Amino acid sequence: MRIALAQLNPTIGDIRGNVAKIREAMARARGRGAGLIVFPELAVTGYPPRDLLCRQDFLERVERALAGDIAPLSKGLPILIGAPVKGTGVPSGGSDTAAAFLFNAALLYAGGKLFYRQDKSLLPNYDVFDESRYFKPAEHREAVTFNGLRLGLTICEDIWNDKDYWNRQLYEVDPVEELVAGETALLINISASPYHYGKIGLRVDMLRSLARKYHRPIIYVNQVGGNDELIFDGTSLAVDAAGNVVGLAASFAEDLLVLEVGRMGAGGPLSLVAVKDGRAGLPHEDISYVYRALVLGIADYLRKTGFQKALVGLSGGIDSSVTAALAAAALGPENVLGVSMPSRYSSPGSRTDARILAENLGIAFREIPIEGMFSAYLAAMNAGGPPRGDLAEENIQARIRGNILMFISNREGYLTLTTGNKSEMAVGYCTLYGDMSGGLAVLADVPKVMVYELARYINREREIIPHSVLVKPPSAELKPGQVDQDSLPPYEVLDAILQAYIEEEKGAAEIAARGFDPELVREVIRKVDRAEYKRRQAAPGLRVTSKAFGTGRRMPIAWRAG
Ligand SMILES: Nc1ncnc2c1ncn2[C@@H]1O[C@H](COP(=O)(O)OP(=O)(O)OC[C@H]2O[C@@H]([n+]3cccc(C(=O)O)c3)[C@H](O)[C@@H]2O)[C@@H](O)[C@H]1O
Ligand SMILES: Nc1ncnc2c1ncn2[C@@H]1O[C@H](COP(=O)(O)OP(=O)(O)OP(=O)(O)O)[C@@H](O)[C@H]1O
Ligand SMILES: NC(=O)CC[C@H](N)C(=O)O
Repeated sequence: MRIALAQLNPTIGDIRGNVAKIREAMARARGRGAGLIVFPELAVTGYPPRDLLCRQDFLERVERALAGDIAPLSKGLPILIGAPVKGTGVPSGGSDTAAAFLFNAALLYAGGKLFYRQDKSLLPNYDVFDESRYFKPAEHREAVTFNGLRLGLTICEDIWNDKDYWNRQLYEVDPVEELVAGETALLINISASPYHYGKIGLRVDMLRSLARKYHRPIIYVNQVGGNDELIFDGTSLAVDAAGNVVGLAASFAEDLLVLEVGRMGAGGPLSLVAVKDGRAGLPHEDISYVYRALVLGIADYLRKTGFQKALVGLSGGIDSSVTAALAAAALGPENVLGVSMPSRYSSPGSRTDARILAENLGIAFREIPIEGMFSAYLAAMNAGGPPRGDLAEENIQARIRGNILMFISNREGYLTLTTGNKSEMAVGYCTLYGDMSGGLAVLADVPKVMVYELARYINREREIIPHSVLVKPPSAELKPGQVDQDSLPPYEVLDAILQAYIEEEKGAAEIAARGFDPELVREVIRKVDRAEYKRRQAAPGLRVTSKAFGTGRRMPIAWRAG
């Protein structure tokens, strides 16, 4: 039997659009001789649908699509697909909400009807996941015989609990172990597994180890696409019983991978071979993956929210240069506008660099000096007296720029991209209603050191970001001669401390024990904690590390360590 892995990019809530994509993938799979097509977790709704799952009308639309579209489509080709399904009976916990009845299900349709349903057993509820808010876990797991093949169906998190791989178990149940004990010949996992740097390698390694442990081939079908801050890489794959990757779908793009599943002789082990375009070899994750993730994240955020074009304030600095380059790659240079807004503190070099960058990228460029507005503010705020040169005055420049960008956005329909990187967002080195004004924070999860890596990657073939931008000391240019390092430690040090505190969730003592000045560590932590109020008001940021600010890190604002 041929199995098609349909790596789709659904739009959350767009059930009609998602069904159209499903139909289209099925036509292609039929053309390639498939006897079963597999779609990702919650492919009908897109993942994560969040509180749409609490809406009765939404759940009814899902039901209608399953009964009216998916089931009839399975007359032509059997379908395995993820969707939320209402349960029956009394909800646990005494809740009377519809959500308490929901299961996150893998539905196998054949011949026009539902042939088998396996609900998700392990509901991730950490970091960006909050599935227990919506779903009940499956009570039973059982392999199903389909076309003479014993299939063990799992949904994303169900395969992430192997005690031998992790040296621990997060959940009591291990669905894979149970299904294999139930004589599963082929494990299939439908997923919505978001990307972060290093995740692809981890996933492939874990799947290979599971296949080897159980001597079973595994088919893994992941969602692709950007949904708000989450970016799904796809990278669906098939692993044979010896743990070899025998088929690999694209990363960061839709794909259809077809596999031939057969027996080596009657009663022999199952073999799995990619048909035609299955890419061989393992993905080697480097900075290009972060680049592609961000490009997809920008493109999908705009497409799915109905924007075509974006604008970026170009300071001649590294962050706005990298943001503009990513936007040009995502949207096409013709859909990106760079706006330079020099003030009395902008160096001539920065103004030239902004212009050259725009030329190199082929994006539109405007220069709107802010001196007149800045002077007017200073005069009005100081009642005609001399400026004080304090922080309030410095920040006015960032706020004038934010206003200008939002004005152009309002009038001309551009989405404003903010440029703050993770290191700055962490310590609050950004101005509320100033450079934080905008709709999407492209680099919010990219530490400053990684921003430089991205810049070098963007320049890999020719100089797009002027060399001078890469070598000049980072500066907010809000007062004469200001450089970031006046207020912050060197970014290499800052980023290492931030990674330990945010991604690894280490405490001050443990971080200092890595060789950092204990007072500096405490100061950085204080800044991070104190800046929570800013991040709560920030634009959503694209996630590319294992712990981003946003839904996966929920900290109180009004608290103190005591
Ligand atoms: N807990 C809390 N909850 C809610 N609001 C709170 C708050 N604490 C202060 N605030 C409010 O926040 C205000 C302070 O925040 P804010 O107005 O942003 O100003 P602030 O953080 O004081 O200043 C901005 C900092 O970012 C630096 N900067 C600015 C622009 C660009 C860059 C760059 O290189 O990218 C760096 C700049 O040099 C300065 O150090 C307070 O005046 C108060 O209104
Ligand atoms: N002169 C300017 N013209 C246009 N936009 C500006 C200007 N100065 C600052 N901005 C906008 O405000 C953002 C914050 O910039 P700032 O220079 O203060 O800090 P930064 O974090 O070092 O950023 P960058 O590396 O892009 O300079 C910039 O990325 C840019 O979008
Ligand atoms: N949708 C899910 O269950 C995702 C959880 C899983 N551990 C992952 O990130 O791949």
